[in-house]
Amino acid sequence: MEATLNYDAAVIGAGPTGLAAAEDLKAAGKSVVVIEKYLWGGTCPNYGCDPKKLLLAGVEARENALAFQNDGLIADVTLDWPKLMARKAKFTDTMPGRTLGSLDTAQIDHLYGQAEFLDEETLLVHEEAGNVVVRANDYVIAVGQRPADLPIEGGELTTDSEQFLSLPEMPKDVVIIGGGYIAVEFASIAVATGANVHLVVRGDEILKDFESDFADELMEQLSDRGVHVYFNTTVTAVRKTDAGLSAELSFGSTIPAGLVVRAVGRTPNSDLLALDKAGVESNQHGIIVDEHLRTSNPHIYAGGDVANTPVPRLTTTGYFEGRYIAKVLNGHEESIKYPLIPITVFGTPKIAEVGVAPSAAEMLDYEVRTFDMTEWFSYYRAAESKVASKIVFNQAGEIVGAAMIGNHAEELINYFVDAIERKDTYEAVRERLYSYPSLASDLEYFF
Ligand SMILES: Cc1cc2nc3c(=O)[nH]c(=O)nc-3n(C[C@H](O)[C@H](O)[C@H](O)COP(=O)(O)OP(=O)(O)OC[C@H]3O[C@@H](n4cnc5c(N)ncnc54)[C@H](O)[C@@H]3O)c2cc1C
Ligand SMILES: NC(=O)c1ccc[n+]([C@@H]2O[C@H](COP(=O)([O-])OP(=O)(O)OC[C@H]3O[C@@H](n4cnc5c(N)ncnc54)[C@H](O)[C@@H]3O)[C@@H](O)[C@H]2O)c1
Repeated sequence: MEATLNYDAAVIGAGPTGLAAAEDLKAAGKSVVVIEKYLWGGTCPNYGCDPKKLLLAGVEARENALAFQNDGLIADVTLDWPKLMARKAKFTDTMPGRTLGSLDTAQIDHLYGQAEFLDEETLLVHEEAGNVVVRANDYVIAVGQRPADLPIEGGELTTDSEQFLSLPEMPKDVVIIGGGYIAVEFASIAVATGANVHLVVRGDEILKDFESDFADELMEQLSDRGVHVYFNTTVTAVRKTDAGLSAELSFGSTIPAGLVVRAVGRTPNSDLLALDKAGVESNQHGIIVDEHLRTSNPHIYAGGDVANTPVPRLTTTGYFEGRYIAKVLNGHEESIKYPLIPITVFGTPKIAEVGVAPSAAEMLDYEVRTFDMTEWFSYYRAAESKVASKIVFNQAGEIVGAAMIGNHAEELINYFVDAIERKDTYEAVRERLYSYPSLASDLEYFF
């Protein structure tokens, strides 16, 4: 019989959500154990946001150089994928160790192995050295999601997002299936390396949660960079060929490819926890939680990507939910109230949005001001080809929403997060001094 370890709280999953919960619970004086079965740090820093943006850094350096090719910069701007990958690995390879080090510094216990519930109060952890039984007063489930499978012939031959972010070589021909965040971001990266990229989109648009004008602009720019886009098309089969792979398209054509990437959404990891034994309900969207992120078992909470909440599944929201669960376990009684959630697609260029969407403004009787910022000093200086925004104002003249496209959209959007939170007006913005010239010093031009 295995020994039983007892804790105030056990956190399953060491991604942004689980780590945030564990740190705050420990800081509040609770005994805490974190259980992880794969890479300490979870998706975002190991095979998600951070490696993606590291690879994008090389792509951006190339784009910047290309933009100045007719304006005084003479350079060879070819990307060396293996070197770019090595630079990425230098950061990501140390991530699990650094995360574990932080847990040790915080004196948070940790177990390495897959966890599953034995009953409503007990967890079994399959550690390499043998099974461990954990009994905690409360549990936090933060096990995230994994890439969804593609149920087609040869679906198992496709590459998922984690594999793409560690590819040793970029093949000459790349097929990417999907029209969401990952498909667009990976198409932006792959085409910049010189690959022939085919983006196969099931519907008639990409990025359907984003402002359609800006999604169209991004699509056009990707096409200009050489991405072949197929709308209203599916890949019906992937097959092995002498030269690599081939992807059959629903309209009958076949594309030869060194790589077929599937970016067709993500599946919650809730199915691997024996949740039924703990009385925790879930569905295909994840674990069902109430407004306190409590599951159908009052001592078990769920947050981050695996929780079926009405917000985008991002590192920021996971982190916020992890911290919120820790507060609830420390006696906080209010329902979760999310702050503004900025969303960004890290393509070439980027699209970012926050607050009331311009497309929703008319219904609310709000005003939308549209700005073509391409010739503004900040963007002319950087030789950007297209920068634009739509800013939403309420009847009091306060900014309540913003959407933008451009190479620096992920930074500019944060000024709008602040402006909306502070209910900024033109007068208020002019009372502050920003370093000049900079993106922040442009703020007053939006009123
Ligand atoms: C390619 C890609 C790019 C992304 N880019 C961005 C971005 O730019 N910005 C952004 O905000 N978000 C981005 N995301 C989303 C972001 O990575 C996730 O929202 C975030 O990691 C969710 O955190 P989490 O802690 O809920 O889950 P995860 O980070 O997935 O962590 C869950 C952990 O639980 C572990 N686990 C699972 N099952 C068990 C078990 N039974 N026992 C023990 N451990 C278990 C897993 O191994 C994992 O380490 C991206 C995602 C992907 C895939
Ligand atoms: N920049 C960011 O913040 C960022 C980046 C990457 C991922 N993420 C997170 O990861 C999640 C997953 O990203 P994603 O791009 O895989 O998902 P997504 O939900 O953004 O897009 C999935 C796409 O695949 C299509 N699709 C679904 N099933 C299909 C099928 N069988 N055949 C063809 N197409 C199909 C959908 O129509 C959609 O276009 C995002 O929703 C987001 O939460 C965030």
